[in-house]
Amino acid sequence: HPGFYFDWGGIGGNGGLYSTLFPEFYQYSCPQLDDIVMSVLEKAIQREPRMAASLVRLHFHDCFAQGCDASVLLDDGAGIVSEKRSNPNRNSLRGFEVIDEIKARLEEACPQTVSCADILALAARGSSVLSGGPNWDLPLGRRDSKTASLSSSNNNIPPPNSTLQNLKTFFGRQGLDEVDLVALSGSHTIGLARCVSFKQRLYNQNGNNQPDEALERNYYFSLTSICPKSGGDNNLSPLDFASPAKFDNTYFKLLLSGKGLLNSDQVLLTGSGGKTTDLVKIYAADEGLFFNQFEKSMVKMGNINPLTGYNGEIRKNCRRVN
Ligand code: HEM
Ligand SMILES: [Ca+2]
Repeated sequence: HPGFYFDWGGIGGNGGLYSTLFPEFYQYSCPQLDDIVMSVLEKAIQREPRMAASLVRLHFHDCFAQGCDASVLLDDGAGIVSEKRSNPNRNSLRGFEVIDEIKARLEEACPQTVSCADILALAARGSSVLSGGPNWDLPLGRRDSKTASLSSSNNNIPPPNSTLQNLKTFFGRQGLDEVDLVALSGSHTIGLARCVSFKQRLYNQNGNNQPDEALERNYYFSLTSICPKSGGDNNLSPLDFASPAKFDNTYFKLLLSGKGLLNSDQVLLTGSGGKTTDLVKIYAADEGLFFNQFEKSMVKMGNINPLTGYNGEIRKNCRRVN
């Protein structure tokens, strides 16, 4: 009966017949994996709490460009134009040194075994846990790409001034729906953004030299002092100013009072379409429901187009192909 095979396909915890990722992938080949990842993360996040946010974002920017294949980690080199130069990544994406450190420790303990793509997924999960967020069973077994795609990074990662319709289109292209969109945007419960990422909302939201009317007034004034009309592009502001280092549901509560930092945050509540508005309210009211969906949506995002089997390679150094 074919149903039998479909059931087997679920061994990865998600995803049916063609899902070959599964949580125990390194159980015998690298039993120290979790301990090594967590010990490097603990130090890095203790040193700088923001690093947790940066590592969650790194996994996202990898998965949305050419799939979860560590393409984002490749530096410029023979035949490689690094994704680090793309508009969403340039002067913004960070955490590469922490990934390097995890990889170096793993190469000592279990040489040429653990992929950089899996390290990104593990670092994202560990960063959630160490910031007070949820933990989940993480399917593993991704392999690393031999290529990068600057154009995929430029074209598939949504910009911060996106409308709700744009956001749904970007996520839909990756097989993610509006439930995933709202839950994953909840990552903005931690971390910071540059002034240039939200300046348009403060000074010229609709080409009329006026601020976004969805912005609460006092919040708007405090943002203008961090982010002047001209200059200051690299000044930083928390995405969730109430608890920027704690993974919680405050992000959604702030959206309800007009205190979302990015346009792409606020439109989850205000954009027309209904469903995302309801989800923001639900997650603001119930952190448990948010955490539950976040776990599922992170697994789903982590399953975007992985390389498995004989495809790709296990890089020795995450910054270059072997
Ligand atoms: C829904 C569409 C999204 C848009 C438009 C967006 C946009 C942005 C922007 C513009 C920044 C600030 C970058 C800077 O100014 O340097 C940012 C930061 C961040 N994003 Fe997103 N993002 C989105 C979804 C996501 C998703 C799905 C995740 C993770 C699953 C994520 C995780 C983060 C984190 C953790 C930060 C803070 C990073 C840090 O402090 O280093 N974002 N995002
Ligand atoms: Ca990628």
